[in-house]
Amino acid sequence: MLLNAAEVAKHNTTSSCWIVIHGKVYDVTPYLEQHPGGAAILVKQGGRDATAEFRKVHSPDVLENLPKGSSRGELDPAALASLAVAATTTTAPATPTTTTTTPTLTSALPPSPSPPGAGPPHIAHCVTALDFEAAAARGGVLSHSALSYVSSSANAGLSLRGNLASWSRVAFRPRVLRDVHHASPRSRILGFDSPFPFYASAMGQLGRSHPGAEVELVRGLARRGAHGLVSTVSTVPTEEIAGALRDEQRKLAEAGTGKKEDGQSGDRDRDEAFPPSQLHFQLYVHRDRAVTLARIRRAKQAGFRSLWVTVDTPVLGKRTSDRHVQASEALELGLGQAAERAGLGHRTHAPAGDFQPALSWADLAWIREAWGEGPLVLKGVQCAEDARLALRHGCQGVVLSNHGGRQAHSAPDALTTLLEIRTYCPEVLGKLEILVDGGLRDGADVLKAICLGASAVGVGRPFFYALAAYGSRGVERCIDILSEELVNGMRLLGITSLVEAQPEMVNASRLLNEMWRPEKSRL
Ligand code: HEM
Ligand SMILES: Cc1cc2nc3c(=O)[nH]c(=O)nc-3n(C[C@H](O)[C@H](O)[C@H](O)COP(=O)(O)O)c2cc1C
Repeated sequence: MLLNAAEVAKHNTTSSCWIVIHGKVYDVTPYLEQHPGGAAILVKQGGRDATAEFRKVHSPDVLENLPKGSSRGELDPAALASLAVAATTTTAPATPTTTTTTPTLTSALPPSPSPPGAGPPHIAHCVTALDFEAAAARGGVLSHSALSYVSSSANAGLSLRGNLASWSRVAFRPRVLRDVHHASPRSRILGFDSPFPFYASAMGQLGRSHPGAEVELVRGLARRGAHGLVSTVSTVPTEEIAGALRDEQRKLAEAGTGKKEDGQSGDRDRDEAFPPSQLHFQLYVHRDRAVTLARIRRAKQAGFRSLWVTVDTPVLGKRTSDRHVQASEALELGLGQAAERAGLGHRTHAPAGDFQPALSWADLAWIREAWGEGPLVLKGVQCAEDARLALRHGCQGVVLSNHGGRQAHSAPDALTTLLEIRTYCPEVLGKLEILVDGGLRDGADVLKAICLGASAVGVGRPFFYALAAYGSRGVERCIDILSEELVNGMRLLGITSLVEAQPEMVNASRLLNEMWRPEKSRL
């Protein structure tokens, strides 16, 4: 059925809410209370074309969550312009929030001479990974709700603070008088060459960072040969993300690149061709097994190298600042009850099904079977016992991670978990690839994890901010900053290859002192 603009525009309240997405009209009234992003954000789009806002957050697949019979027909194409929605507000709500920004570490980005809304400062001002956060927070680059989404941490923020602080609690023990003229951070991640032992970790909804979303991120990664972990809840369909990598790699091959554009530091290694980027797929296990199997099949067909099952998310953590935003949005629309429910994590109880609270070790068998050949990794392991179980269940790797401090309250940071593994189940080292993530903001710190037995470190938020402020150029610059710090750190530590990074090159006593110890030997 073809609907006209006047008909659609009438449905803009909680009792009748229609929205237009990609030219199709949906009646979302029965879905309002179930929407994990809150009712208010949908009511705001009521009677309008919500395509642009929808695309920032969701891939088209998400529409399958709507109850059957939600479609009301198609919008007369001539009516589209009249239903266009004003861009998301960038102003902060009156409610105080805990949105901004990274605690304990700060950027030294100079104060912006430009007024708010004038865009980020020149990219040259970004000289540490932290600077991207300051750049994206400035000049109206990100909406208030997007800033809240990326900086959000669980509960009172202790896990995120712990992550950020943990890196400073391990010190180096540098060796001197060694020839460190040529240092190479070349490494391998799950059997694939990588120019350096860090990768872009999974982040959902990158459309909230940049209109090009995951495609733009992947272009930046490809130009530096960096690995990336692609989220189940990406904005762009899985196949398009894999296609973007292939396109960019083709362009690089045609241009005869695969090299860094500049050899700023004069390092031989920076001028050499780098290995191609590889993409890995992060899996959220949906309650409906058929949905999960379809996700795995698509990732496999699209050529993703390995499957990383996120296991720290049986339910969504308490994302405090997101709740503030949702409550404010609902209040703006006079939806008092929805606002109160948002504060209590209404969406956590939504039957969206994206997280499977009953996921167990036994499920790894069918996940492995569906994935077939190729590494299977558990993302979100937080103690030595579970690392040992991962090995027993045939996994090739684990990511020691607390989801960037967004899930459990007072969760252990990855370095402490790594020390736990070294202490209580060292037999897994060498059999299980150990990756770590959370709070890494300095490339030199990557070395601490490598010395302690990790093979690579995942980096999250800095890439979201870099993408928001500068698109794929920001991604490249963020990689360059981290790798320059890493190579510099290697030389100052007295090593020229990562094989030389050994436990005795770091002092981790402070973390070891506080590491968990069994009351009786149970491990
Ligand atoms: C009408 C069809 C829609 C459906 C079926 C839908 C479904 C969902 C689902 C399943 C989630 C959970 C996380 C995920 O899977 O990504 C979610 C979260 C969310 N949605 Fe929607 N959504 C719809 C429309 C929209 C629109 C139009 C907007 C924006 C204007 C929006 C904004 C959000 C936000 C902000 C979140 C929360 C993300 C987070 O903080 O984790 N959604 N939605
Ligand atoms: C905005 C954002 C979205 C994220 N989305 C996902 C996701 O979809 N799947 C997942 O397994 N982890 C997700 N994570 C966790 C990251 O993969 C990673 O574990 C974490 O961000 C590392 O911490 P860092 O941001 O301090 O570097 C997300 C993190 C952020 C900040």
